[in-house]
Amino acid sequence: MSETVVVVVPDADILASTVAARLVVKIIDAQAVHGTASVVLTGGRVAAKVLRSVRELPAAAAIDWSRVDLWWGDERFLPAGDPDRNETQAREALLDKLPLDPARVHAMPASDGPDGDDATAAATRYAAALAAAAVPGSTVPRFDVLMLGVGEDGHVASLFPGHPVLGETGPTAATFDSPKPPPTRVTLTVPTIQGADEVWLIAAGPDKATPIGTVLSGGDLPAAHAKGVRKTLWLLDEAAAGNRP
Ligand SMILES: O=C1O[C@H](COP(=O)(O)O)[C@@H](O)[C@H](O)[C@H]1O
Repeated sequence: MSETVVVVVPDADILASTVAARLVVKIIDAQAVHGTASVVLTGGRVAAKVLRSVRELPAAAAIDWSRVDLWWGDERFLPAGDPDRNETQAREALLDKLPLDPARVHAMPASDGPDGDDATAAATRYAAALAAAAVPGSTVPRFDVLMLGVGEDGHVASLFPGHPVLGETGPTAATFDSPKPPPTRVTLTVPTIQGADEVWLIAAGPDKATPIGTVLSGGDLPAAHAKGVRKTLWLLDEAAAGNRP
């Protein structure tokens, strides 16, 4: 039985530090159970703050970083190292400071990567990487926690309201004509997100209050489809939670 929990904290800084603390404990617990931990990272402003906060937590020393698999929920389809890539932001915020196993850092392809500027081929390549790590009976790996930011329009990953990518049923998809720049992206799909053990929706600031209020009142925005198998956790600051029922 899946549960939904809404946690509200005073502001964005406290949100980042509490999400970081949860993430560290989640990884430690997953490694205790499975030997490894599998985390899906998100992009956006609050995500970078969370990753920077992980660096400051003494408890992070209890993680064996060489046994953490990192995946991404979506990527802005730009050249490698572009500052707007979610991967670049995560590397600068945290990953470059950790003793990770490079083979376990599963960044989405860049637009100057093996598929060039073919975003559909890049999405297919990422689906193949997911399949290579898949648990039996699935096309994707076990995800202990899948983190998502929430856009002002209620988007999660690169799944935008009213966009055809929302209906994709494969594990990944290319998003074209994104209403938020850049226009071309690669994303996990709704069914893949819904396969994660826990989904955490993380948002801070008053610009997020309207979409979050809509979803928590039963409205149909992309964020409403982001649900974990065991748990869906909304992690909000007071400003983002301002319109919740
Ligand atoms: O473009 C994106 O935006 C969302 C939300 O970003 P934020 O800065 O408003 O928190 C993010 O979750 C997504 O991964 C990213 O590609």
